[in-house]
Order: sequence, then structure tokens, then C-alpha cells
Amino acid sequence: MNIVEINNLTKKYGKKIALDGVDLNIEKGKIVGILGPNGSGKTTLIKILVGLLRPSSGSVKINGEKIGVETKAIVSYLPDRNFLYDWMKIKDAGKFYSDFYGDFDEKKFEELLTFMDLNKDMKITELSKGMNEKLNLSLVLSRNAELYILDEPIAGVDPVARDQILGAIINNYSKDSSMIVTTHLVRDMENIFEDVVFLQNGAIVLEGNAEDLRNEHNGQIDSIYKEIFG
Ligand SMILES: Nc1ncnc2c1ncn2[C@@H]1O[C@H](COP(=O)(O)OP(=O)(O)OP(=O)(O)O)[C@@H](O)[C@H]1O
Repeated sequence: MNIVEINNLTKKYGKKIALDGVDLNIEKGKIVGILGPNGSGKTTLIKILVGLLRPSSGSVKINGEKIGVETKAIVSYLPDRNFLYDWMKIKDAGKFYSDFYGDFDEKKFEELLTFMDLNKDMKITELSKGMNEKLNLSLVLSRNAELYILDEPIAGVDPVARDQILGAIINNYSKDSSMIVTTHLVRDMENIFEDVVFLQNGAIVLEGNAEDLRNEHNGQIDSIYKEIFG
């Protein structure tokens, strides 16, 4: 069973082709890495999956449904930029999320905050970039969603926060859910991926099971990435 089915997806911004005939199926229960350099189309693909952008052509389904209210309800999305209000404390952000999403698990949120060394009384404006990223990820992972979509979850955070974020992703992932993670920081993240997809100029140039690719290419996913994009 596939959680995501993408057929011949093309997205143009004016004359610029950001996605060029992408075909991709993602099986339920997997953690999939979408890997590619700046401008390869990762964010465009994610924004189409979460319904923020419409395809120019092609079809996209999540859990067998076209993108819409039903698919949005089962997808928990970490955008590549901050989405909280400045007046909030961490606890307000939790309240905001739990009011908004019926599947928000407050106990899970508390546990994630502890794991991330975040205090509920901290103000959003007082958080460093890494703390902000940890908070946003805690909110996103606290939903009992069927599909988690994380756009560059470790961009710009220090190694300690990075390890916490990777730990939280692994601990909170269950076989009942699926996860799509975009990154260009392949070396730091490759161990969490079951499958990887390499995106270049809006097209998939290589995809497969991470372990199989390591064996076939006799090296880490990071070195395959450097071969392709280096
Ligand atoms: N709103 C837009 N208008 C015009 N072109 C755009 C727009 N958004 C993205 N693009 C172009 O589409 C291509 C894909 O961009 P996209 O943001 O999807 O890449 P990305 O892989 O997510 O890159 P990054 O890692 O830098 O976030 C790029 O060439 C970009 O310049």
C-alpha cells in the first residue's frame, strides 16, 4: 500500500520548470529522504503534497485521495520557515496546536519538550534558531498523523540540537506512520532513511532502498550524493 502516489508531476513557475515529470510512489511505514541541492525542487514537491501549491500537470494522491481537506487532516508538516507568533510562549504554541489539530497529543508534546531541553515558559522571541527548530519539530511530531513531512529539519542548527532532532524523529516514528524528509545535509541524516530519492533540476535521477544503494555503489549515500551533484 502506498501512502503517496505521484504520476508525471510537472510544476512551472512562469517559464521556469521546477518539477519535470516526476513519478514517485512512497510505501506506507517508510522514512524517505528527498535529497538534492538548492533549487532542485524539494520544497516545490513538498508544497504540492501539503496543498500549498497546485501542480501544473500530473496527479498527486495521499492515501488514495487527491490533495484536499482529507489529505491535509492526516499530514503533519514542518515548513522550512518559522510559523509561530511572536507573542507566544512555548506553552501557548502547544495550546494553539492542540486547538487546531484534533490529533495533537499533549502528553507526547510534554515528553518531546523534555527530550529537547525546552521549557514551556520560554518565550518564542527568546529562542535561538536551533531551539526554534526543536520546538517546531516537537509540535509537528506531537500530532498522531499518518504522514509527517519535514522540510530541512536540521538546517542551521548546531550538532547537539541536530542529534536531538534526529533522536526525536527516530523515537517518535512508528511503522503505522510514514515520513518524508528533505535535506541537503546528507551525511548527518542518511542513517534515518530507509529509502532515498535524488532530485536534480526537478527530476528524479536515482532512487531506491538506502542499504541496497550503499551496496551497489560501494559507499555511503553521502558519497553517492557527491558523485551525482559534486
Ligand atoms: N515562487 C517561485 N517563482 C519562481 N521560481 C521559483 C519559485 N519558487 C521556486 N522557484 C524555482 O524553482 C526551482 C525549485 O525551487 P525549490 O524551492 O523547490 O528548490 P529546493 O530544492 O527546495 O531548494 P532549497 O534547498 O534551496 O530550498 C528553483 O529553480 C527556484 O528558483
